[in-house]
Amino acid sequence: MLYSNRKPKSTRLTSDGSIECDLTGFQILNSPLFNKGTAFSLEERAAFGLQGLLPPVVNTLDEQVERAYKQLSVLRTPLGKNDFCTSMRQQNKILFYELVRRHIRELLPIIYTPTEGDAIAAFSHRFRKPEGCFLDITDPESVETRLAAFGKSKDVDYIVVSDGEGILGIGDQGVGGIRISISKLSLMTLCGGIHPGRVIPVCLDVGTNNKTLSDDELYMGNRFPRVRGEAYDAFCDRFIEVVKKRFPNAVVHFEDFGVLNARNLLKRYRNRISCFNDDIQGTGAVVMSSIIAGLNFTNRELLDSKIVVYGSGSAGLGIADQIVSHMVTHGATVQEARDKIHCMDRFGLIVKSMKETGLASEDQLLYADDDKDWENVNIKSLREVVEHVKPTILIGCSTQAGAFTEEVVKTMYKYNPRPIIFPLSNPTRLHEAVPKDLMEWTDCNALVATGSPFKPYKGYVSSENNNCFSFPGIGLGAVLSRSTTISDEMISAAVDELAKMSPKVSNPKAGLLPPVEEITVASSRIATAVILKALEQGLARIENEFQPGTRKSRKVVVPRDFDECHEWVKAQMWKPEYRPYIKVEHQQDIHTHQY
Ligand SMILES: NC(=O)c1ccc[n+]([C@@H]2O[C@H](COP(=O)([O-])OP(=O)(O)OC[C@H]3O[C@@H](n4cnc5c(N)ncnc54)[C@H](O)[C@@H]3O)[C@@H](O)[C@H]2O)c1
Ligand SMILES: O=C(O)C[C@H](O)C(=O)O
Ligand SMILES: [Mn+2]
Repeated sequence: MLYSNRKPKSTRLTSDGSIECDLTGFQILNSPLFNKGTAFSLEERAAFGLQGLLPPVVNTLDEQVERAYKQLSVLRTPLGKNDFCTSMRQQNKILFYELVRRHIRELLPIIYTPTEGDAIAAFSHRFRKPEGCFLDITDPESVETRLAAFGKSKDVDYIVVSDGEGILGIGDQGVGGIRISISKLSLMTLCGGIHPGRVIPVCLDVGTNNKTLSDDELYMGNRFPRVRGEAYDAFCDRFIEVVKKRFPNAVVHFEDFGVLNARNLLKRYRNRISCFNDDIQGTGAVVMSSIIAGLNFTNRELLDSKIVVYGSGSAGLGIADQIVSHMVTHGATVQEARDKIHCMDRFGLIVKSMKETGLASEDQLLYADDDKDWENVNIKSLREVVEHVKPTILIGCSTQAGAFTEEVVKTMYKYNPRPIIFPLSNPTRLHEAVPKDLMEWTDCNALVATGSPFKPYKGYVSSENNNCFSFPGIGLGAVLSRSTTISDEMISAAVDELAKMSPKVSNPKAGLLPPVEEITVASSRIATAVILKALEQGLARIENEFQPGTRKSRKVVVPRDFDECHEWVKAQMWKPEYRPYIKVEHQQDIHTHQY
C-alpha cells in the first residue's frame, strides 16, 4: 500500500494489514476513523478495554450496513437522510462509506447534489458537530496554526477549498460552504479511493453578501460583506503558501468560488501548486466526454459542431475552453474552434462591442461574436440566437430554471435531427429543462444529460453529467503521480478515458456516461490515464520518491502499460473495510492526527 492508504499517525499499519493503535477504549469509540462499533472482535474488546462499553453481540460490517440502511429508510425527507448520513460519517467512516457504496444510486443524491445544497443553505440551523478547517480573514496570521491541526508534512493528500460564494446554483452561502468541501471530499474517498483521514475540507470565511444569512442570529460565520481586492488576494496567497510549505504533497481542489474569483485563482496558482478548479476543469472534462460520446454514437465530427453555451460563468467558460482544447487536438486553430462556440450570459450573446460597454468579462470576450453578424437579431433572446446559429449542441450553466423552453428546443430540433442538449444547472429545481420535456419536444431524438440525477424517460437514460464523474479520477491521478501541476493534457487524457466508457455505443437507450454504479471504476481508469500523461510530460514526482513504510525503502516504478498501471492504481485506493487492531502502549511519535 502506498500513499492513499498510509496510516494516520496515531496508528501503525503492519505488514499483515492489521493496525497497531495506542488509543484507549473511549478514544477509539469516539474516533470516526477507527471506531468499529459493534464490529470490534472479542480480542479487540479485551485489548482496548471495550467490554463494558459495547453490547455483547459482535456484528459484521454487512450486518451493520443492513441495520443502518433500515434506520435510514424510515426517514421521510432527503434532508433527514442527509442528517443521518452526516452523523454516520462523524461516528464511523467505514460504515458510512460502505453504506453509501452499496446504495450509491439512492444515496449519492443525499450526500451530494441536490440534497447537499439544502443542507448547505441550512448549515447554521442544522449544525451539530464541526468538521473541517475554518480559515478566518480577520485573522490571516493564524492560517498556519489552523491547518497545522491536520497533521505534519506527509499527512495530507487532498484539500478541497471553497469560499462559499458560488455554491451550486444557490449562490453565496458564507461559512456553510464548508459543507461543499466536505461533500466533494466524501466523493473523493468513495469514488477516488483517497484515505478519509488524509484530507482537509477548508472554508475560507471572507464574509458574506447574503443578507438572509448575515441577519440570521444563528448564522455562524463572519457577518460583514465579502472582502475583495488586495486583502482577499493576500489571504488566498497565504493559504496556498502555507499548504505548499506544510503539506507539500497535497493536491488543492477549488470548489464553488464566485465567478469573479474562480478563474483568477486558477490562473494565479495553477503553475505554483498541484491544483485544479472543479467547476471549470472538472465540469469541462465531464461535459467534453459526454459530447464525444454523443458524437460517436451519431457518427458526427467534433469539428462540424456548432455550440451555444447559455450561462458563461465558471462552468460555461470551463466547458467552452475544454471544447476548444479538444478541437485544437483535432486540427483546428484556437480561433477556428472559438468561432464555433457562441456564449451567452445575463446580457445576451457575448459580442465584441461588449468590451466598450463593459457588459462582458475579459475571458468571455475571447468567445465574442462580431456585432455585424448579428444585426437584426435580438441577442438577448435564446430562441433567436438558436434560430441564427442552428446549434448542434446546447449547454446550460445559467442557474435559470426553464430557460430551454419548448420554443427554443423545437427551433434547435428543426435544424438538427439529433440535438445534444445538456441542462446542467444544479440543484434540480434550477435545471434549464427536464429530460422528459426535452425528449417529448424532440420525439426522443435529443441526446440529453443533466447536472443532477433524473429518472429515465420511456427507457431513455439521461446521464448525470456531473463533475463527480471527473474530479475523483483527476484528483486521484494527481495525488498518486505526485504531479507538480495539473496540465491541460492531463485533463484531456481524463476526458478521452471517460468517453471510452460510454455505454451508448452498444445500447441506444443507455446514457452518454457510465451508470453511477461504475463511478469508482471510471475514476480509477481516469486516474490511470492522468498518471500516464503526467509521467509522459515529466510532471510526475512519484518515481523520484522512496516508498515509505517498508523495511527497505525502494523507489516506486509505475507500470507504463495501461492495464498494469490500472491494477497498481486500484491497489492504492482506500476501501471501506475493517482491519484488525492491535493494542500498543502510548508511543512518543504518535499524535492524534484526525481521529
Ligand atoms: N453539472 C455539473 O457538473 C455542474 C458543474 C458546475 C456547475 N454546475 C451548475 O452550473 C450553474 C452555474 O455554475 P457556475 O459555477 O458556472 O456559476 P457562475 O456564477 O460562475 O456562472 C453562472 C453564469 O450564469 C450567468 N447568468 C445569470 N443569469 C443568466 C441569464 N438569464 N442568462 C444567461 N446567463 C445568465 C451569470 O451571469 C454567470 O456568468 C450552477 O447551477 C451550478 O450548479 C453544474
Ligand atoms: O456539486 C455539484 O453537484 C456539481 C458542481 O460542482 C456544481 O457546482 O453544481
Ligand atoms: Mn461546484
